[in-house]
Amino acid sequence: MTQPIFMVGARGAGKTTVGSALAKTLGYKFVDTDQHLLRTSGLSVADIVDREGWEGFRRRETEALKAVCSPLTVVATGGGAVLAQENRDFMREAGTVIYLRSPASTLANRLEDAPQEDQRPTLTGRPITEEMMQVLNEREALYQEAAHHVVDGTQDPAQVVDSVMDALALPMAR
Ligand SMILES: Nc1ncnc2c1ncn2[C@@H]1O[C@H](COP(=O)(O)OP(=O)(O)O)[C@@H](O)[C@H]1O
Ligand SMILES: O=C(O)C1=C[C@@H](OP(=O)(O)O)[C@@H](O)[C@H](O)C1
Ligand SMILES: [Mg+2]
Repeated sequence: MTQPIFMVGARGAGKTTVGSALAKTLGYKFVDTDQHLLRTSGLSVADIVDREGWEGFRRRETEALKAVCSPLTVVATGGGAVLAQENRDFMREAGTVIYLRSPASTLANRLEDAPQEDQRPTLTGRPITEEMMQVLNEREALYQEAAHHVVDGTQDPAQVVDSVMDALALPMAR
């Protein structure tokens, strides 16, 4: 299998952390769409949202997703990449999509420990636990729709990598 592997899930799900470790395990390249945007434009997510609003960021994110897609690559997407039907269809057709799933409380704890404000300007203006509950309510069905495999993301990163490797060995779940 040489097709790219796309990591999807909410903020704090571990897409960047687990995706990078997974790439090492597989001997694949690793790319992150937000890091690609920073590298190619010099702008962080917060910079782009300040200048162009979320609409501008989402447009750039769709372009980034296509630009980084190549064989033998693990792609960490941003948490909102699944919002566009175009992105969900693109990922499902171009490769294998893994949803790293964790409850809102786990996500909120991780984000409180490492807020990375340049990377994660507020989505709702609400406190972080409420924000993550709202985000999962709005997006859970989209993560599920995009994913070929849903993987429990609550364990430590090395264990999550093992679970993804197990899932990749299975026939496409959906
Ligand atoms: N499986 C995990 N267990 C514990 N902490 C994790 C795990 N995955 C990620 N983290 C931590 O959570 C924070 C967000 O991880 P990150 O990989 O940036 O998530 P995402 O890219 O999905 O937003 C980081 O501080 C990271 O170290
Ligand atoms: O959930 C979201 O809408 C977003 C998640 C972020 O990526 P991570 O999921 O890697 O934090 C980043 O793309 C941007 O702040 C929007
Ligand atoms: Mg990330």
